[in-house]
Amino acid sequence: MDYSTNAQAHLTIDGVDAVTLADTYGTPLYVYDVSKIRQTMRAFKAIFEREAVPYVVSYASKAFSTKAIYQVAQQEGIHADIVSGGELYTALAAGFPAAHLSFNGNNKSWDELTMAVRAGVGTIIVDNFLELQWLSEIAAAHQVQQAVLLRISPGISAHTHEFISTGQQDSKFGFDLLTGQAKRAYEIARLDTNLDLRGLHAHIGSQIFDVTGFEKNAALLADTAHSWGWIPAVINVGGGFGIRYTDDDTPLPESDYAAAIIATLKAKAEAFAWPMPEIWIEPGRSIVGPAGQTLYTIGSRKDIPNLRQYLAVDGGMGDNIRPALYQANYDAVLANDPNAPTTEVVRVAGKYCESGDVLVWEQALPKTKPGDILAVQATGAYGYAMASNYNRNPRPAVVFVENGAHQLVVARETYADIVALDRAYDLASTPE
Ligand SMILES: Cc1ncc(COP(=O)(O)O)c(C=O)c1O
Ligand SMILES: N[C@@H](CCCC[NH3+])C(=O)O
Repeated sequence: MDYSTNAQAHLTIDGVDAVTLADTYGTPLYVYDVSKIRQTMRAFKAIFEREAVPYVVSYASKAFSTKAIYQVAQQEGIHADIVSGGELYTALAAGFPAAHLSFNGNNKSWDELTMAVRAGVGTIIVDNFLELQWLSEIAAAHQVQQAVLLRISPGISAHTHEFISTGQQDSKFGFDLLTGQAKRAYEIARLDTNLDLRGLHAHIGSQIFDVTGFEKNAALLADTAHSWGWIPAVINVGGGFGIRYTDDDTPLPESDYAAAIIATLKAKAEAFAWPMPEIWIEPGRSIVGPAGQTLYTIGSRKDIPNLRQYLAVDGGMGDNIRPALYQANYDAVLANDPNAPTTEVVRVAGKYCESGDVLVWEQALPKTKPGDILAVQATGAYGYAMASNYNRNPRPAVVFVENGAHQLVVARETYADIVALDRAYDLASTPE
């Protein structure tokens, strides 16, 4: 792979020197190439426009939820999906239009549903019978008719890590189709005047490369509605489009996944003599993953002759839990000279007190020295979003880069931030 560099041979990100970014903002540092994010958002929209079908591209913001990304999504005219009160709060704080939000989740609380109804969240994707009842009561109390989709558990096993596969029957998400729960939910929702039942939703999993699962899912949702004698206004097939982390990953262009879904639903609409339903997709990873990278400063190393070389950096599982959680793999480059010939293979480890605290299992690199900057690629999805304060390490800052300019969009946490919510244990007030 050939990386963009400048006259100093430093890695550049959308025209900005990565080493300068590390010097300016410190490390670890998440850096996003905003031009790339916009390109992907536009590519998803373009395929629906070309096929002239009604659609909604809804960014699954769990992949990376910050005010700045909701602003970019809004500028690009796409919707956003949220899965918690916290994501809703962030989107609203960014000025994102509530009507363009959808709300997923298998255990939304009464308070979260109330917050969503009050804010005017466009669509709530109802996951279970308790939610169906609560939402009806909340909508009635607020005198609104809430637009909803029903999330179906489609019984489709996608080809991906079992922890990120969600479509199989044995899943906590959605109304089970095979045992008739989905149909019962449909019958309840369609008769409930507090709810405006608009369609069906199913999501089969994440980091999927092959179009057949998406085709099957789209077909199954259409067949299901048809078997109930219902013409849905919306078919939402979720997200899950795979991205390239390393050479082992061979994703299709995002337009191929969308094209396959569109073709499937066009054929179903024709066969059932339906008006074309609005097709919704919820890409998360594919929008922000490839556009993000994490910069680290290289520190100590440990060479175990005839076994392994460990190269440690100043971050780790607190800013990227994915290798520890899913055995996920990444590519890393030396930001000081990304195209230099490689001379050794190392395991890039973090600074956390866990043996499993690895960022890259096996990485070919040129000779490095302490203080050099390492750029781990494609960390834009589920990196910052899943970051923690484990070992009381502050979470890194996030910088957006676009056309040669850079801007801080999330400040680095400080030690004071970490202790800010702690309260001293007042022994004097402890009962005997
Ligand atoms: C309901 C739903 N929609 C969308 C997504 C986004 O998936 P991805 O980030 O793989 O595109 C997820 C996460 O897997 C999800 O659970
Ligand atoms: N967080 C996971 C994917 C789960 C997607 C959310 N339903 C990952 O990093 O791959």
